[in-house]
Amino acid sequence: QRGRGPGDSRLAGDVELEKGPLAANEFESNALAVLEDIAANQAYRNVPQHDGRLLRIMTRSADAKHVVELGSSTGYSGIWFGLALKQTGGKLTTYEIDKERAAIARANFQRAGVDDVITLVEGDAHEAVTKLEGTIDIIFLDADKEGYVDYLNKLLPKLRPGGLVLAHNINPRMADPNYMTAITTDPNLETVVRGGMSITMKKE
Ligand SMILES: C[S@@+](CC[C@H](N)C(=O)[O-])C[C@H]1O[C@@H](n2cnc3c(N)ncnc32)[C@H](O)[C@@H]1O
Repeated sequence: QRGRGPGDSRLAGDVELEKGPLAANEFESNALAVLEDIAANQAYRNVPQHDGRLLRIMTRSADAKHVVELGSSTGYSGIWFGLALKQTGGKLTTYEIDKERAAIARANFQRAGVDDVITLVEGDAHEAVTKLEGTIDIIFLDADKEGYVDYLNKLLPKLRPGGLVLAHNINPRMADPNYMTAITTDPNLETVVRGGMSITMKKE
């Protein structure tokens, strides 16, 4: 029963079974230390560690070549994507409207050693994403919650078949009902919600 109950969307009991990430080499050890430092000293609405690890797992196992993130903040989730993309040979395009956080994120990508696979675009992502070219493997929505539908409409046509749209803060208090309708009523989308994150696959 630990950590579980009606309305508990965090699946805390499952998270309790996890152990911390293990570094397989010096590069990973350095990146994990940067992630810890961000969580301790530069936190701004970053995803919890277990979500960051899940993003990495999905990116690597999908062999993703292009991930698009809305909302870089201080670069925490971006580094988790970066760890996977270093191995897939892919890249991350991440968007941040706040100048200060964008600068912190860029510095963090550099000290984690993943800056070569990440492009941070500063400004309003609603406008900027329309300029994106090429196919996307994974979209991660973690910026303005009321903007999720607009991001979905603009980016879904660029998502490859089998690609994923992941959205953060999907819980009864924060989820935009219009976004929930969009991802649960389209027969070409398969969606589950787990631990506050929606996972949507584009079928064709
Ligand atoms: C929840 S935080 C992102 C956390 C980040 N994904 C992480 O886990 O490290 C949301 C970020 O989205 C940014 N944001 C909000 N509206 C935006 C917009 N229209 N365009 C770009 N960024 C935006 C905010 O400034 C904020 O830093």
